[in-house]
Amino acid sequence: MSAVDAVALLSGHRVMPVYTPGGVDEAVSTARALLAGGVGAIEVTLRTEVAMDAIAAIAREVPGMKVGAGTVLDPAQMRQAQAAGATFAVSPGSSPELLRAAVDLGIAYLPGVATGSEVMAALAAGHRLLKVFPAQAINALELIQAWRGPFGHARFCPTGGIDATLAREYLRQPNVACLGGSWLTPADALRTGDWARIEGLAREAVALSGA
Ligand SMILES: O=C(O)C(=O)C[C@H](O)[C@H](O)COP(=O)(O)O
Repeated sequence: MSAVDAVALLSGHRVMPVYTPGGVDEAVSTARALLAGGVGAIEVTLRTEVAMDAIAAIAREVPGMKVGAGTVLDPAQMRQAQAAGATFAVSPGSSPELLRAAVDLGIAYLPGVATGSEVMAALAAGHRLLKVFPAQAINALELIQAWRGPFGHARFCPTGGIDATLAREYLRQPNVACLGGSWLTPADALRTGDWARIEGLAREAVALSGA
């Protein structure tokens, strides 16, 4: 069995909002606003109690939005997220169990990497779209440039501390397939239900990725 190709699944989705859901209705409205702004893939973190329900609601009610689960820390969460409707899973790091579970379950997987050894472990397990986390803290821009030589086949999705300004720089790298960030779903906009603002942020992000 081989790994599902996350590069193909997320092709064309270059900026991925990392969203921590506060409620199911909020999640659906957020996903709709992002999609209206042209963003077609979202990583929902499993940091809140409602996260699995939020994933299920987006999968059910927002056709056209690819929904993935973030903060996946063990295979049970990966299985649960897939059952809820997630078509991809993302982790801040990785483990041999997770690298294997993704292949067994047939779910696209972005393991988190911060070192060459972690890149090698992920590639050996068949995963080639790798979340570089926490990007800004580990100078991921230079790291990703340096990894072009030895890991030519790998594609990266830097996440952590990236905003719209930094995004432009990262997206210029030929081995950066996508990047993640929470700046598209600001807490105050979620609190006040300012979906127009989220749609606007999505639109700006899409424009960035074409730049
Ligand atoms: O929850 C997870 O699984 C994570 O890995 C953390 C997120 O990717 C970062 O929290 C992104 O957030 P910003 O740095 O605000 O863009």
